[in-house]
Amino acid sequence: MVPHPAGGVGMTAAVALRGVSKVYGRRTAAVTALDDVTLAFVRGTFTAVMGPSGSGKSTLLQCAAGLDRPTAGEVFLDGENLARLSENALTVLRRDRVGFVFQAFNLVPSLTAELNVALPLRLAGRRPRRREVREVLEAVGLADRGRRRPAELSGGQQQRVAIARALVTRPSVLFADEPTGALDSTTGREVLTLLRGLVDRDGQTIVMVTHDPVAASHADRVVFLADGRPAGELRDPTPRTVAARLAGLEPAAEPASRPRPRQRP
Ligand SMILES: Nc1ncnc2c1ncn2[C@@H]1O[C@H](COP(=O)(O)OP(=O)(O)OP(=O)(O)O)[C@@H](O)[C@H]1O
Repeated sequence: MVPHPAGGVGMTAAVALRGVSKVYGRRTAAVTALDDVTLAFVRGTFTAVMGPSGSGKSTLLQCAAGLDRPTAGEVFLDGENLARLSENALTVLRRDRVGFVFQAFNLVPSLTAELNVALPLRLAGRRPRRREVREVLEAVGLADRGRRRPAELSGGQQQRVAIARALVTRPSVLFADEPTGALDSTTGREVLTLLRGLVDRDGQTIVMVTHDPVAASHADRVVFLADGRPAGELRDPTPRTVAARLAGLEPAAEPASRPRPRQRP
């Protein structure tokens, strides 16, 4: 296990990044999406990642989840250095130890909720037990919707199915990239309450990218990024404290052009 960089007795990281950089493209076309990022996500906590557009949030998630390899630096998941894993081992780790939820629910339209949830187990070559699928659907409040297809569910319910599908392998970390981006504010809040409950009740570790200060306020901690680098963090965030901090990171808006004084005839 990797000690939390900030120290603290018994604080262990589910995921830790050490000196992680990610450069896309080459030479004159190179874009540095992450620049020497060292961060840890403590087990059993809910972290929101925020920052201006293009600050590297999604890239951070992709690298932390082993979906993409950093150009430099190391990522540890449950203390395991991902750089040391072969492509096959990394595929297995992604399948078994990492859950991912996106803004688009990405459910298979022809399959029922139960079958969508069972999919990661089938892909792992396992025969899913009905009970484990039911349990995870119950955990997201959809025990009675298992036989429905995605089109027969609301947007919030579809995102719950996607969350259940991400949880069915009992991953060490659930990564969520704008999970409420496609939902109205009431439904979004229900999904965030669900995520909060997974942390509080089951000790799930969650790392969520969001643009929304209200969504971020459900987390224990908000990590800010600017230009691919960590730009401070907030603990016990509120929508107001998050919005204020975020405003300080956004590029200054163009000054509004002043109205010209009227020419008198
Ligand atoms: N596959 C890629 N190829 C080239 N450049 C990329 C690629 N993916 C991301 N980038 C660039 O890397 C930088 C960081 O992108 P990233 O998507 O991580 O930012 P973000 O903070 O998630 O942005 P947003 O809030 O707009 O979704 C941006 O400048 C982006 O254009």
